[in-house]
Amino acid sequence: MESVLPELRSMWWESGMRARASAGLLAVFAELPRLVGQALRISWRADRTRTSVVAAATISAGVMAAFGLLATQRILVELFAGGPTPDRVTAALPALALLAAATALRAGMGIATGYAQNGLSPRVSREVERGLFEVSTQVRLDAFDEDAFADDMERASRGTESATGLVQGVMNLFAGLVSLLAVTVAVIVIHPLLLIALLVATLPNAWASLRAGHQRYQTYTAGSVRRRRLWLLHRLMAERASAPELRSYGLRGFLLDQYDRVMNVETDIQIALARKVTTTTSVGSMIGGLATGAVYVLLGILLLDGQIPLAAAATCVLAVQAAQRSLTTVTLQMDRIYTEGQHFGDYRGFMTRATAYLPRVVGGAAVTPLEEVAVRGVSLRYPDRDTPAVNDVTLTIRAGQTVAFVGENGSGKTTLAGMIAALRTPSEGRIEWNGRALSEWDPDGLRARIAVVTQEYHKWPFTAATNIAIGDTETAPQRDRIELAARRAVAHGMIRDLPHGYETLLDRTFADGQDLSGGQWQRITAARGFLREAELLIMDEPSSALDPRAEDALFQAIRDRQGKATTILITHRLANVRHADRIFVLDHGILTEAGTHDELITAGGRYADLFSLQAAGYANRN
Ligand SMILES: Nc1ncnc2c1ncn2[C@@H]1O[C@H](COP(=O)(O)OP(=O)(O)OP(=O)(O)O)[C@@H](O)[C@H]1O
Repeated sequence: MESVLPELRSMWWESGMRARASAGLLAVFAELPRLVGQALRISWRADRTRTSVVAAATISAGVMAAFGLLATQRILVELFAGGPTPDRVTAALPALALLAAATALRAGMGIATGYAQNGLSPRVSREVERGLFEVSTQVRLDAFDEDAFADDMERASRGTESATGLVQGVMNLFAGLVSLLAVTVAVIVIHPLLLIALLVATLPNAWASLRAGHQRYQTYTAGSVRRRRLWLLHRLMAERASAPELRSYGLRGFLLDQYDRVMNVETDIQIALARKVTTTTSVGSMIGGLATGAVYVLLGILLLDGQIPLAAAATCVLAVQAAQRSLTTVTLQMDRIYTEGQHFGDYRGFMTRATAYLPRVVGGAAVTPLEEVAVRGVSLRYPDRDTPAVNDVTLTIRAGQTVAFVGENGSGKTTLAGMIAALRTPSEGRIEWNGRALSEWDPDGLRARIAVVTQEYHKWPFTAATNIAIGDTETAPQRDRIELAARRAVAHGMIRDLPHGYETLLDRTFADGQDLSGGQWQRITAARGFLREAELLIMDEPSSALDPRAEDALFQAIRDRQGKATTILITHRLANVRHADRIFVLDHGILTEAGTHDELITAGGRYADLFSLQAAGYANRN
């Protein structure tokens, strides 16, 4: 097989890194104030007490650091003074006590900051994540038809994780800046000339580490295509979903070969980049080393010249070391804030854009029991599709009827049913419930009266009982109702045979979890639809995976509703729609035929063709 994986779309989780790699240092500085402001606002909203504790403790720790340096200088002055050693030590004792106190207090503040930050992170995370889920569970279904929306939401999820990183980054940056400031103040107090030494020692280092950070991000993004392909290959070779076909088609060699190609490709670029980064970091370290050397020379000159005392020079060496440490923190945190800030920007952007997709309803009339559903000149066009999926359809369904939508694949049956269930909004025309547009009724009231069993049902990772009970979350789950629904959907016996019966967890990813066959899952989803005894039940391909006996029993249960409740049935097994009160035939989104089975057979149209084709399949066994 001669094939190389095409490039995947760029991944949302890399956008922050990419932004940082292409941003110049000035851009990073320019964006910092806005990002810091955002971080402080989220932190304050999530937990005011802890935010205040972190701020107060960080400032106090900085003040203690300055005191510590001043005390150190005092100690050195006393120790370097003339006179017998015991006297000098005794003279240094008060300053020593002050240093011990400042160090202990600083450590205490560090502990307080640690505790407060640890408590703050989960709260920030919760605040941001909850906001996202509130929106993501509320947006209209058609939002998911937009390609950009799903991508946008994925990026926003990454953004929620970044919120804690952003807040932590800002707090660490703050701590770094405070201690840098403390060192500067202490140095100026000891001797103003020492400030020059401090600047010489720290500025080149700061530049070098910001540049090195930039290169690190560039290296990362240069490898991103390779990583994306590896990520895909990893999933294909290690996940459960692809495991059966991987074996049955013998894809092992093919995939391993793809892996080797991906691993080999781009190696040259990686090596070239690695060289570049090594050069920069080496130059950075050289500049840093030279600067530190220059400081010592400068201190020596000042000492010899009698400008500063020995104690001050020694303290300056300590101060330079402390300042360099703080500066490393500051530059690292600036990179981090910028990167996380881009992801958090995705989150904020999504939250703003998503408001356009929130349901527009305000209130709505209390829903009256179903008398009639009328579809009037309804069309729906999916984004980026030339032809409408449903094209100017008009039909009426009366309460108590069982109607069927039939037609070939892609003829618009599911789309039409989705609009009747108020899950999708027509692009043109309107759908009425008892003579009033769906949008004018209370949406919760409508939802309570309509049950939908979808073709692409979801396997919820809950127990069998819960998988049925979620068909009606308004009432407390009652075992007898669940069992009754399961019996109607021919699921009761099969659930009883599971290791823990109704309490069996239906997800293999959990300990003791079980998986079901396609047909067994379909029975469970049908039971979910029956549970609520909805006035309008929409069943989209409810029997495609059922064995003949289960299928027959399910359609018997659907027929039992006839005359009592309304059912819309979508199925390709035309034998099952013979009893429907009305059959609507769709072709390329257009309603082409409508009538009872007998009427449509007599008319000899598309339905009659499809029906006789299927019937012939059963009749001619050879
Ligand atoms: N979310 C979507 N985005 C874009 N196009 C879609 C989407 N869902 C369906 N379509 C397109 O709309 C048309 C109608 O699809 P629909 O699912 O309503 O058909 P159907 O009659 O239910 O088909 P089937 O018998 O295969 O279930 C098809 O051409 C399909 O490709």
